[in-house]
Amino acid sequence: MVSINIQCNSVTKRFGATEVVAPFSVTLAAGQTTALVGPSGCGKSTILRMIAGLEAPDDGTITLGSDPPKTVARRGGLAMAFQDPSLLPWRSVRANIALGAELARKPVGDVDALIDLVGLDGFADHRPAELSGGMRQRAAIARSLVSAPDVLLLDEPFGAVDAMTRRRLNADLPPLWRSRGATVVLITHSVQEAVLLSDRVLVLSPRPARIVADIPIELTGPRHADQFETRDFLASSRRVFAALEDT
Ligand SMILES: Nc1ncnc2c1ncn2[C@@H]1O[C@H](COP(=O)(O)OP(=O)(O)OP(=O)(O)O)[C@@H](O)[C@H]1O
Repeated sequence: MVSINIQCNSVTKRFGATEVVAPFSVTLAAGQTTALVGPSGCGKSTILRMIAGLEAPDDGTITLGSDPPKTVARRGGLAMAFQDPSLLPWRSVRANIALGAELARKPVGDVDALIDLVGLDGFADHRPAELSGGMRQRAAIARSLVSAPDVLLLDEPFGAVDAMTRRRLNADLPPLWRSRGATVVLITHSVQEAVLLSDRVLVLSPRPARIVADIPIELTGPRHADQFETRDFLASSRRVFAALEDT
């Protein structure tokens, strides 16, 4: 796999009379994890959907490496896990996860290892309707990882996951996507999670979204909940909170 960067050049988006994204320009470095935080409704998901090629900007361009998002998606280089996981109801958990690789036309690797990683062991043959919301979300996370994408887009992927599982996924998943060199964009409403998981946090203004703070996160030691009390972690969190309060 190759590490590719994400470039947004003066991207704008409006829905009818509502301006959702103001001219938005940023380059997200290859192999880095960037968190987008900002007030509800400010346009975070819209930005992510444009990076995914699911929504076209009104103006400006988005490139992943040197290609438009749709090209990268077509060659299987891009995967997403969204708030509302769309699993196929007639397929088992295992088959839904494998679909991530099938759609990307990549070899279906060790699906069972991913099922274990997201804590769904014992549920591989269940259908989505037999799972809780948090379990469906975890299946969607596994599906997004199975194709080993170059670009991984996560929109509140842990929102419905219980606190202990979320803590474990927060510890176990980033080493996996980092080791693969994936460029990750993560939306989260948790400042703690943004700081813990990311190399960089972008704080966005209320709609229309523009960047009000660009905060590099430099933590020493493993990214684990043990970090929550460290001085570096608290200093970074305070910077993010302060920027949010100013929006
Ligand atoms: N397809 C659409 N048609 C019309 N309006 C839309 C559409 N998608 C988003 N919007 C509007 O754009 C604005 C930004 O929505 P978006 O989902 O990007 O915000 P967000 O920052 O991700 O919000 P949240 O944090 O609450 O998930 C909202 O006012 C929303 O109503």
